Amino acid sequence: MIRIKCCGMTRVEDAVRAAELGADAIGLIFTARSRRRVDVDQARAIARALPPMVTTVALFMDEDPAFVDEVIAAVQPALLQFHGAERDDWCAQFGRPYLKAIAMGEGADAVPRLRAYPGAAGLVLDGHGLGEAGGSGRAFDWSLMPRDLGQPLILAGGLHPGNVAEAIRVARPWGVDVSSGIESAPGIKDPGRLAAFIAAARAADGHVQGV
Ligand SMILES: O=C(O)c1ccccc1NCC(=O)[C@H](O)[C@H](O)COP(=O)(O)O
Repeated sequence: MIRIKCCGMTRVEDAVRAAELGADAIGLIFTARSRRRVDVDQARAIARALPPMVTTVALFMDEDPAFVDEVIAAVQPALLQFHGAERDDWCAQFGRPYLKAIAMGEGADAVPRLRAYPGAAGLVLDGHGLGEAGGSGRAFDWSLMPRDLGQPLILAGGLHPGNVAEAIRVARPWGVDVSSGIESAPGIKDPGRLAAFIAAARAADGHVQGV
């Protein structure tokens, strides 16, 4: 079954709605490079409001380890996500499962970087360029999604209710990650787009699985 992560949550009500609609994971962004940044208090309020069995993901980009530790202590995220130039051993230092985002904006040239994170619980393949922030709304060539990497691959970048079905059909990802495609403004999730995205992803997954 496809896993759905809704990223860039800044409001308790949006995160709870996403969980009720069937999102598997909620992303909370801590980098100053994001227009969807939350502070520790906001993040803790969102994480505590979520029902059980919905994963809280804390997202960082080239951050000081002390700050990552501070967020872990306060928010208790089940998963970390690193979106910058962090290396695999650096990501592993926190003793928590982590996702590593890979910038796919350079197309096929980006593919070798997918093999540099054997310690990651999964990889987020995102549409932006190397060194750029996520949440760009940019898609990449979904046919570049490898099938034989041996790690869960999460498709991100430019997904929205109108293209997520085709993305799942072409890329066959383990999960999908969406941010701007379900928003009315940065960090503000639109209830209609959120519901439409989750319904479209679930329906497409059913077709791919043949159920
Ligand atoms: O979303 C951000 O503002 C952001 C900023 C800096 C680093 C990462 C960021 N988002 C990471 C995500 O997981 C997004 O969901 C992913 O980039 C997809 O975004 P979108 O293309 O808007 O769906």
